[in-house]
Amino acid sequence: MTAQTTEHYTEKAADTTTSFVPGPLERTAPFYVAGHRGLVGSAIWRKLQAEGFTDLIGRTSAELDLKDRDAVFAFFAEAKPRYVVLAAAKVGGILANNTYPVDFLSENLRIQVNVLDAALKHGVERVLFLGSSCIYPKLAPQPLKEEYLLTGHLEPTNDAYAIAKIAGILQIQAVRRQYGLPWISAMPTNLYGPGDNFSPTGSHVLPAMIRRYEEARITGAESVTNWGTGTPLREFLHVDDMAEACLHLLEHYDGDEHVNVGTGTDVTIKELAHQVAAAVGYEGRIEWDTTKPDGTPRKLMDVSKLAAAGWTARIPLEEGLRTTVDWYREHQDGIRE
Ligand SMILES: NC(=O)C1=CN([C@@H]2O[C@H](COP(=O)(O)OP(=O)(O)OC[C@H]3O[C@@H](n4cnc5c(N)ncnc54)[C@H](OP(=O)(O)O)[C@@H]3O)[C@@H](O)[C@H]2O)C=CC1
Ligand SMILES: C[C@H]1O[C@H](OP(=O)(O)OP(=O)(O)OC[C@H]2O[C@@H](n3cnc4c(=O)[nH]c(N)nc43)[C@H](O)[C@@H]2O)[C@@H](O)[C@@H](O)C1=O
Repeated sequence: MTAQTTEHYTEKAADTTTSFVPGPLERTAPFYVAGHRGLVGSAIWRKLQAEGFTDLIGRTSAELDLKDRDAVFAFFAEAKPRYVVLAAAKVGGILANNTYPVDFLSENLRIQVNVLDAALKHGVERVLFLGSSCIYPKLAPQPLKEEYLLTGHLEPTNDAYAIAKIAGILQIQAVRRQYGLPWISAMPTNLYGPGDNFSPTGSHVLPAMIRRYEEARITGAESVTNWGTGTPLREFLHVDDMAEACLHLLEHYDGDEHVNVGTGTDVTIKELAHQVAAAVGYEGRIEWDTTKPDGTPRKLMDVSKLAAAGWTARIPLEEGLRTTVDWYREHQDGIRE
C-alpha cells in the first residue's frame, strides 16, 4: 500500500471531537511549524518559543520538500506532531502571481494536500491552515465578511493562488465533517515585517517599496517608480501580530468557518508610498507605472469574528514600518532574492 491510499487515514478520528472545547495547548507537545523560515512561520516560531513551547519542529524545503507526498508521510510518521500550523506555501506579490499562475496553483495544492492528508493519517489534534484575503470575490462588498467566500468572481491576477487556498479551506471543513477533528483555517490580510521577501520582482508591495526607497535614498535618485495607479486600497498587518493571532485562535477558536485576520483599516497604495518614504527618509519624487496591474481595488477584512474570539491587532502601521525598515537595514546582505 502506498501513502496515497485513503486506507491510511486515521480511523480513530471519527468520534474525537463532537464536544471539543479549545483551551491552552500543551507546551511540551510536538508542534510542527511548516514553513518555519518564512515571514509568517518564523514569526510563529518566535512567538511559540516566547510562550514556552519546548518541542518545536521545523524543516526547510531543502530538508523536506512538501510537494513530495511520500517524504511528507514519512516525516509525519517519525515526528508525530500533535499540533501543526501550515505556513509553508508558494507566496508572492501581484506580478509573481500573475506571471506564474500554474506554479501557484499546482505547488500550493500539492503542499497543502500532502500535509493535511498526512496530518489526518496521524490524527494530528489541532491544525491551523493559512489562506489569504485574495480568496474573496474581486468586487465583494467591503469590509469582507467570512460569509462572502464563493459569492462572486475572483481577481484574475491571483485567481490560481486563490483557488488553491479555497481548496485548503474546504479540505479543513471536510476533515471536520468526515472525521470530527477540530482543525481550523485563518485568512490573513497582506502581511509584512522581519523576514519578509524583498525581491524587486517577486515580493509584495510593502517590502518592495522599502527596498526601492532605501536604494534611491542611498544613490540619491531623483525619483522612484511604483507599480499601477496607486489607487487600490490594502490593509497591512505586522507579522508579529499575525503570529499572536494564530496562537490565540488555536487556543480560543473552534468552528467550521475560516476566520479573517487583519487590522480592520486600510490605506491607498499612494498613502503607503508616502509612509514608506517617510520611514526610510527618502525625499525624491514618487512616480507610477500604470502599465503594471493594480489588482483588486480593495480587500479590507471584517475582523469582527476575530474580535469576538478575543483578539485585535496591536502594532500600528507607522511603528511596524519603522521597525521593518530597521530590520531591512540590518539584514539586507542576507535577504532572499
Ligand atoms: N505574506 C503575506 O502577505 C501573506 C501570506 N499569507 C499566507 O501565509 C503563509 C506563509 O506566507 P509567508 O510566510 O509570507 O511566505 P514565505 O515565502 O515568507 O515563506 C514560505 C515558506 O514556505 C516554505 N516552502 C515553500 N515551498 C515549500 C516546499 N515545497 N516544501 C517545504 N517548504 C516550502 C519555504 O521554506 P524554505 O524557506 O525552507 O524554502 C518558506 O519558509 C502562506 O500560506 C501564505 O499564503 C496570507 C496572506 C498574506
Ligand atoms: C497578499 C496578497 O498579495 C498579492 O496581492 P496584492 O494585494 O495585489 O499584493 P501586492 O502587495 O503585490 O500589490 C499590492 C498593490 O501594490 C501595488 N504596487 C505598487 N508598487 C509595487 C511593487 O513594487 N511591488 C508590488 N508587489 N506591488 C506594488 C500593486 O500594483 C497593487 O496594486 C497576491 O499575491 C495575492 O494572492 C495575495 O494574497
